[in-house]
Amino acid sequence: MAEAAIQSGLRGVVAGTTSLSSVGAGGDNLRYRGYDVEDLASHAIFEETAYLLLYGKLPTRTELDAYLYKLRGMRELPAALKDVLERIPGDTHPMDVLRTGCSMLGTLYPERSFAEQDAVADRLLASLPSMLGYWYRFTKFGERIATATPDATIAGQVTRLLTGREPSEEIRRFMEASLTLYAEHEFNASTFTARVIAGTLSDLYSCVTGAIGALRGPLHGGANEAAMELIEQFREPDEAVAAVKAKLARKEKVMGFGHAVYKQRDPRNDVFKEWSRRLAKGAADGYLFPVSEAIEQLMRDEKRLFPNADFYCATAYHFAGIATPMFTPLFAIARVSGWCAHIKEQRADNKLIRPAAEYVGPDHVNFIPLERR
Ligand SMILES: CC(=O)SCCNC(=O)CCNC(=O)[C@H](O)C(C)(C)COP(=O)(O)OP(=O)(O)OC[C@H]1O[C@@H](n2cnc3c(N)ncnc32)[C@H](O)[C@@H]1OP(=O)(O)O
Ligand SMILES: O=C([O-])CC(=O)C(=O)O
Repeated sequence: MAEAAIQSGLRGVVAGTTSLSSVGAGGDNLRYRGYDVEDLASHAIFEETAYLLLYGKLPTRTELDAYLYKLRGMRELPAALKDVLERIPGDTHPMDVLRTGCSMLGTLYPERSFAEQDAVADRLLASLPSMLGYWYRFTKFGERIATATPDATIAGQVTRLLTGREPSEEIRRFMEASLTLYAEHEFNASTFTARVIAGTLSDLYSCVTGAIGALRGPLHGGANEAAMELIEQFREPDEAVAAVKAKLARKEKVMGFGHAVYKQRDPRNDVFKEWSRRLAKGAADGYLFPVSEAIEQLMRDEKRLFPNADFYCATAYHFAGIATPMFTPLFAIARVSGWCAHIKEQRADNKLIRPAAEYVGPDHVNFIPLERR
């Protein structure tokens, strides 16, 4: 049925309004509250973008300084949360660590009323990088680290926690850009999950815990890790082309390509690609950049598909010294700003989200008693 096919996956269905971002307006651009994402990624730090999303305007110098100070003050984790993190096995995927950590934090600092929503959002913004870093360094190196690092921003802090050293200015700048690019994207799957949970008037931690679960999948945020796992198999562009051709022949998806909304290009990808090209220059395995370009060209030629934000982000994070399983958690650390802004927006004009389903099961059947089945 033509109509049902159009609505498959709710593609193109307008499910509500938002003033947080516009995706694909004017063809292929992305704006946060009207600001081009490229401008924010070039000129702003991540906390400026988070403030814009959560509080409705770009902060002044004084407001930004106060916000940075406030977030820095929440970087240490409560002892009970560190205890839980230490019990999570070392081979757990770090997205599961964030999901558990977020849920645990909600038991220690519960949101008792919606009047506390800004405080909870800020606490989550400040705590997720610390949870990831604390668990990583404890399980991998047996260290019980102080998560309140001297870094001024989340980008600096999380990079230091994940790489074990102070980031260079170039890498810190890249991390600011990456978090900014990942911060918000309208009614994507994880944000919609958060809004569905918010629509029941549940607490903010439940909304974000659900959103982390939705982001984890390879068709959404998990695609950046899957893209890296593909790219790093090759040293030569020709090898990559042959292997990806074979993948397409088997009708397999190539993660990091295609998009549910953009039809020509994902504007975030251009920024990630330039960072990947730049950071490849100082990397021992910089050959992965031409490998990525060969895959990009092949996907255009064979499938008319373009890279989305997750494709060049993968090699850019890799060249920045970040381990692959940390890619999607970094996406979550950024997107928590957008999720919380959407939760606030949903609550401000709430209606329970409850679509209808067309029943396609058997018609009425008579009950058969257990002994006669
Ligand atoms: C930040 C983000 O979350 S961006 C998205 C990250 N996800 C990925 O990169 C996963 C790979 N990409 C995909 O699965 C899809 O492109 C999606 C889910 C992102 C978008 O989905 P849609 O635009 O609705 O496309 P859909 O999945 O229905 O595919 C349409 C056709 O293109 C093909 N296609 C779409 N993406 C890809 C891909 N990455 N590799 C190979 N083929 C693809 C499909 O197989 C399908 O072909 P068919 O019509 O012959 O069956
Ligand atoms: O909008 C989407 O469907 C996925 C996406 O790019 C994002 O969440 O950043």
